[in-house]
Amino acid sequence: MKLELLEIPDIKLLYPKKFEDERGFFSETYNQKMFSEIGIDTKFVQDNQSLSRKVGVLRGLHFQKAPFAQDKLIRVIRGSILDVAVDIRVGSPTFGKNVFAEISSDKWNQIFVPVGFAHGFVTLEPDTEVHYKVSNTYAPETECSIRWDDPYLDIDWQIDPTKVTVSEKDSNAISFAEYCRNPAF
Ligand SMILES: Cc1cn([C@H]2C[C@H](O)[C@@H](COP(=O)(O)OP(=O)(O)O[C@H]3O[C@@H](C)C(=O)[C@@H](O)[C@H]3O)O2)c(=O)[nH]c1=O
Repeated sequence: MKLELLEIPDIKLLYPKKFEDERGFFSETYNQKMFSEIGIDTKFVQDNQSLSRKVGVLRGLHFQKAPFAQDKLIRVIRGSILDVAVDIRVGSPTFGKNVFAEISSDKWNQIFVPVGFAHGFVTLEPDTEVHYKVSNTYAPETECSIRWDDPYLDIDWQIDPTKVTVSEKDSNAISFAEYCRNPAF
């Protein structure tokens, strides 16, 4: 498995090996020992999958607060996304900064986003299916969404902002300034 660190090195890009033959391919998409060797000792307890039908479906920026904060390991089964992680750890030298990466079924890559980051993605292809592992179970009372188009965060989603589709929850998300008044990390 190849490892690539992004500008914020806590965010890791992983490329699991893919063995292709005339039948198709085989790949270990998660292997606890291999992940541990590259410093990811997370115990994952839940797997999630979502389908987004259109290009420009934007989900985020999400996180759960303690005691249900989550590490996430995200991959794409079909299609492609631009995946974004925002550092929301007060006191971190990269507080408020974001990193992004294209994750796709063609690239066969994964992104690891630990506790302390708000996470989101936008679909780059129709019928994109995202699969991710999380280290804590869903706890809606601890869920929080920060605005994807927050002017302070100034995220380059690489898509026409008038063409995105967001959930009602995400269109009512809090601003980053509001998060800063009552931070979770
Ligand atoms: C996240 C989640 C949602 N749900 C339910 C609640 C709701 O009725 C329905 C859809 O939920 P949402 O609108 O929150 O789904 P979505 O907007 O896809 O939320 C996801 O976005 C990405 C960016 C993340 O990082 C994830 O952790 C998660 O927050 O699914 C669960 O049952 N378990 C879960 O773990």
